[in-house]
Amino acid sequence: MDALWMVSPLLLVPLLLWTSSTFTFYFKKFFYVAWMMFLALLAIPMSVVKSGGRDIENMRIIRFLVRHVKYLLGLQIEVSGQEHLQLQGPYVIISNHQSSLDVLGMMEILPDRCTTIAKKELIYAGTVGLICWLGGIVFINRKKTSDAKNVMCDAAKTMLEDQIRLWVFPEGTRNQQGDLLPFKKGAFHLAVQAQVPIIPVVFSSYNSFYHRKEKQFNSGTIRLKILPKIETKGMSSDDVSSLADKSYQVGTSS
Ligand SMILES: CCCCCCCC/C=C\CCCCCCCC(=O)SCCNC(=O)CCNC(=O)[C@H](O)C(C)(C)COP(=O)(O)OP(=O)(O)OC[C@H]1O[C@@H](n2cnc3c(N)ncnc32)[C@H](O)[C@@H]1OP(=O)(O)O
Ligand SMILES: CCCCCCCCCCCCCC(=O)OC[C@@H](O)COP(=O)(O)O
Repeated sequence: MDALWMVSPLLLVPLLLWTSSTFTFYFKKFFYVAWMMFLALLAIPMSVVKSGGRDIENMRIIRFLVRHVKYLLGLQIEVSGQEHLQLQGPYVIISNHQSSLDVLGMMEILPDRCTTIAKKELIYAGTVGLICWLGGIVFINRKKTSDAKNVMCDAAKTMLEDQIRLWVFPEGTRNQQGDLLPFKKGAFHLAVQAQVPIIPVVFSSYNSFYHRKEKQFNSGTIRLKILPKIETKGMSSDDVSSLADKSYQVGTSS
């Protein structure tokens, strides 16, 4: 009996941990990474069986496998402007980039035959790196910008030859401040070189449910706003700066 009295307060420890929001924060973050690694592990053989290797069609598998993850984290995703994605042929999607959670919103609206541009370090992220490669993600070396530009010039050609859509984060890095960093030019050169429209997508700030400093990761809603296309037909490299400025205005005002 005495022993039981000793033990029972100890049983409260996991309960207290469970209810502590700091614990929830770390648990959700750990769970997210671990679950994505596991899903990637499932997606790798599925992709190899379906396409035999690196192929944009594998993005369908990734999209399908990722769509339930929001529920596991207590998140809802609301999309507006879905009709703006109903375009034939290739285009460039640009969006703000807050954190790795962006993948959830991305997979919610990812059109067919659409992949993304990412920093090359992502390829070393274990199973996630491998599935990114299998999904046709275009890797760039941000430290060697001349290489990055060459890769993106090639991507402009491939987009047209293979009827591919590309999602680019024009800020070029993550930014959780709820505003937009200055845009880099790559996404706009890409769209102009391929003469395809740009579709801006705005992710709402995660600050309503996620606070890195305060260690809070609550339930919440991610709002995705798909905006009308911006045409680039007839533009040349001289127009890239004004196109980037215009897109930045559109992004900050919505
Ligand atoms: C079931 C599976 C479960 C697992 C789940 C896994 C799911 C996976 C699926 C999906 C997840 C994916 C999630 C990915 C998330 C990752 C996101 C990232 O990694 S974001 C970082 C990388 N992306 C970028 O950085 C792009 C944006 N950056 C650019 O476009 C830059 O422009 C860049 C890198 C090409 C060059 O950067 P600069 O730092 O040199 O800056 P600048 O000012 O743009 O360029 C300098 C000069 O070069 C010209 N320039 C730039 N690009 C050019 C080009 N293509 N052609 C000609 N000139 C160009 C510019 O006009 C500028 O010249 P003038 O100042 O105007 O004279
Ligand atoms: C050991 C690695 C574990 C990897 C677990 C991955 C779980 C989720 C997969 C999402 C991939 C999204 C990657 C991402 O969002 O990368 C960040 C870069 O865009 C920009 O980063 P930086 O701040 O500019 O370096």
